[in-house]
Amino acid sequence: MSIGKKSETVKVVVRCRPVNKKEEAMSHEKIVEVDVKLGQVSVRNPKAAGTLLKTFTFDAVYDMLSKQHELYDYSCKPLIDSVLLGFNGTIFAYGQTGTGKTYTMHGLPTDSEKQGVIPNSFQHIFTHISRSQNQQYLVRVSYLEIYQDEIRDLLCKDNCKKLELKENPELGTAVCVCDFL
Ligand SMILES: Nc1ncnc2c1ncn2[C@@H]1O[C@H](COP(=O)(O)OP(=O)(O)OP(=O)(O)O)[C@@H](O)[C@H]1O
Repeated sequence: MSIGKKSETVKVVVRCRPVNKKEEAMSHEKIVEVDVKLGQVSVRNPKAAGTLLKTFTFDAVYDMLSKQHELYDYSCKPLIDSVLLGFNGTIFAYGQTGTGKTYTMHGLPTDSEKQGVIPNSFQHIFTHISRSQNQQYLVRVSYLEIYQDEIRDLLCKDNCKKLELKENPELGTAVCVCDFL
């Protein structure tokens, strides 16, 4: 997850999800240890009696018991606060399949304890707007999926727009609406 902040341009945080039932049933072992205070993740080698292989340090780490609101309050809220002051910001989740990106970003939006970064950000932004006076805000949302080199607009019912990713030397990577079906 990369997060712009006043003091630092990029923050990298790591979240380790709990071992799931399928992994337990297959007797997979946990090979990472998370030190929340030091912001470190240590990787052990299960084939060599758990010998420590390497320790990595991040801006913050979240262990298997971490709550959605802890990650939001510490690692995302400052960025949204700066966006509300007019700065640009990006939060993105990166990781192997099944590691918890969707859970962290989306979560279970119908359960306030388990809602993820996206619903928590929306709540934060719209609460701020509803309390502000003499200030106008424009909020725009897009929700795109890139899968196997194809891009789709997830807010467009029945995939009604044909989108393409284009590289432009001046604009960088841009999403183009090519055609209406
Ligand atoms: N922090 C967590 N606490 C409890 N369960 C979690 C946590 N993170 C992930 N899970 C569970 O682990 C499973 C995989 O998570 P998720 O679907 O978020 O992975 P993903 O990285 O988005 O996968 P993919 O790249 O394949 O879409 C889900 O069942 C999810 O509920």
